[in-house]
Amino acid sequence: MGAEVVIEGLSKSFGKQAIWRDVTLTLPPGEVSVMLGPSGTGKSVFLKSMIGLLKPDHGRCMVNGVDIVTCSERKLYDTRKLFGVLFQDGALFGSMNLYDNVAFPLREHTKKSESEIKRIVLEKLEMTGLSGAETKLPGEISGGMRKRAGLARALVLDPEIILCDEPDSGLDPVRTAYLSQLLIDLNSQIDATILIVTHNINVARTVPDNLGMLFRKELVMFGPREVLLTSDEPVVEQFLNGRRIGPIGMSEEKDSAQMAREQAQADAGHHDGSGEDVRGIVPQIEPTPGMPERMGVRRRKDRVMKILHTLPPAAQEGIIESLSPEEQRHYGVRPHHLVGAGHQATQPLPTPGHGHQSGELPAQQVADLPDSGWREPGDGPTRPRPSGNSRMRPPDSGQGGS
Ligand SMILES: Nc1ncnc2c1ncn2[C@@H]1O[C@H](COP(=O)(O)OP(=O)(O)OP(=O)(O)O)[C@@H](O)[C@H]1O
Repeated sequence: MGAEVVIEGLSKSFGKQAIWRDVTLTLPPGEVSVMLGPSGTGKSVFLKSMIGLLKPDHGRCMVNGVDIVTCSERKLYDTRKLFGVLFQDGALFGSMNLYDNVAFPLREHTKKSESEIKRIVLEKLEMTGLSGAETKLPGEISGGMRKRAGLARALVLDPEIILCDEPDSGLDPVRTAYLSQLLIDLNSQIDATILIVTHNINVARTVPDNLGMLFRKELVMFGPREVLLTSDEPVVEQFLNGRRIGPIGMSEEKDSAQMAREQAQADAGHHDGSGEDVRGIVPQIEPTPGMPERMGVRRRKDRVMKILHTLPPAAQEGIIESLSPEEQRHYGVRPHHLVGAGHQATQPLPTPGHGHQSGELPAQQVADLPDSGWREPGDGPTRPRPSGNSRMRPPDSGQGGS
């Protein structure tokens, strides 16, 4: 199983320019997460901070008990080996063929024999659909192949955590769909924790288990995908719909005068080219038939059901509807039966640093679940939940959004 990454109060600035402040989130082990954000909000800086290529000003980034921010160079070197990173441009060496590019980390960081290296390289090239392209130079292959070669190289040290910086950049929608499928298949095969940074709406809607968004130097939200996909927080809604109308402008922030001007234009009938409202939960990409079941999905169900009562009603509803009837019985939930579902799903989520965890609502906005009894699948009579309480237990960790 992949490693958990716990980030607490992480802040980064360059000189006087604050990039983001007080970012707190947990990447659950073996789950796939996506971090969204408009251009320039510091998504790449976030990834580089996670692997110690950049040093944050404050906060912690804990991986297997090691704080990347404050640990020694030696520990950092060792901990980095847990990460496989797919950089935006693939970061391949132009003068090396694909075989040597993919073999590079093995030759640099291990004492493996060339025959062992060959076995691993050919296996990873096959996993990424590049068998037969070993002798090609990066300049002789397409952008999609370069991405896959970058991914193959990221995999050779058997990473527990895979970071992907805009894996879709420069790819057409079809190649992006193939790459998305590849990431899910990889996750099913190696159960690694994956974080993808992107501004591709389709990737955000269909790939991850968890979604987050950086905006205005803050982590706006981070939590189960259903929370962001059903959110009507203006910045999230605008971003997921790719609309001009909303708080995000060309230079990230808009002033209220510009917002009012654009709204007036829209009210007067000006069409900005954006399509229908795409708010809502769409099916998540599943592993290709024949691939192993994703263990992260199974673990996530238990994890999310524990924090279900802290989520907005629309997200709760989506999560419950995604369960099979057997699972609904197992967790003691039923569609359209949220006590407190009269709360509006439109309440903005609290922002971090304001006394709540990201993705968690204040107690008075929390929907209570019906005490319909907790049963094992196939169990006969109803028996009480382990907690013996009509409310599900609060999150057992203090980590935002996990
Ligand atoms: N090494 C650096 N020194 C100074 N400023 C930097 C450095 N690296 C990044 N920045 C600044 O940090 C900000 C965030 O950059 P970053 O590349 O992380 O954004 P991003 O969200 O990944 O953008 P995009 O989606 O366009 O790739 C930018 O203003 C950038 O100029």
